[in-house]
Amino acid sequence: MAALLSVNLNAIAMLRNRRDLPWPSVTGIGRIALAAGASGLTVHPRPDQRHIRFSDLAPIRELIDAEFPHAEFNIEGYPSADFLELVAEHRPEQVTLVPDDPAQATSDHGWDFRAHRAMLTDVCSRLHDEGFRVSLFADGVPDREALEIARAVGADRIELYTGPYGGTHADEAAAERIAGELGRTAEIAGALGLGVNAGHDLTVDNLPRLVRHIQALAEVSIGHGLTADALEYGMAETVRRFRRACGQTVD
Ligand SMILES: CC(=O)[C@@H](O)[C@H](O)COP(=O)(O)O
Ligand SMILES: NCC(=O)COP(=O)(O)O
Repeated sequence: MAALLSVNLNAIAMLRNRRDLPWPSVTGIGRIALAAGASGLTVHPRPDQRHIRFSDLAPIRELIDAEFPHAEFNIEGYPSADFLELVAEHRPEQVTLVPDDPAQATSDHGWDFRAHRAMLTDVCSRLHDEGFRVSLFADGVPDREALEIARAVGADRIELYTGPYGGTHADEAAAERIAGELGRTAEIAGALGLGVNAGHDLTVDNLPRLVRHIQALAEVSIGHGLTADALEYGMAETVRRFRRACGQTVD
């Protein structure tokens, strides 16, 4: 099975923000990614707007609606009141809830579903009322009980946090072990009716193993490694390389 690829634009926005100038253009690069066959665009607007700015969201929504109506907009973040307002305004196809602290450099863990059950139930219900698919960034390798709670709070999907997997790039045995654990978790999640996404520190090299272990991987969202490759190969060619690594057939 092939996974869909959503291109995370945070790293492009971070490069743009080095100067008070509009390039590289977040929507311009997003357009190249979608034209090369990415299935969607992901943004993770952090409260300090150090990467994606809140003002980036409307043009990305417009780009998708006007030129790529089958693509998906995925907005990630901590469900603060401000975040939920942004989501309501820019109407993504998918909202991925992440337990980030504003001081974090990047996401380094997912939800403990047991500890945040009440809050997640409330937020998932609100997001469903507004018509959004909800994915919950999952901590570690969740066990069956944690996955049952994720389902019970109303998640449509979970996103497996692949930071520890990405960190094994020099260690084949560790990579195989973690991919196997994630694969078994994904199977349980699927049996409970949860879709499975994955993300963080994925690369063109580590994706094929993950795709092999997670039969029903719906989508991967990738920013850092993909942007690094785009400097070398260009965005369009990079998207094609990552799509192949996702198991997609690419002309
Ligand atoms: C939720 C997640 O996994 C992150 O990878 C995130 O979207 C990346 O965010 P930054 O690019 O801001 O580090
Ligand atoms: N959800 C993960 C994501 O969007 C991108 O993470 P990374 O590839 O920038 O580590």
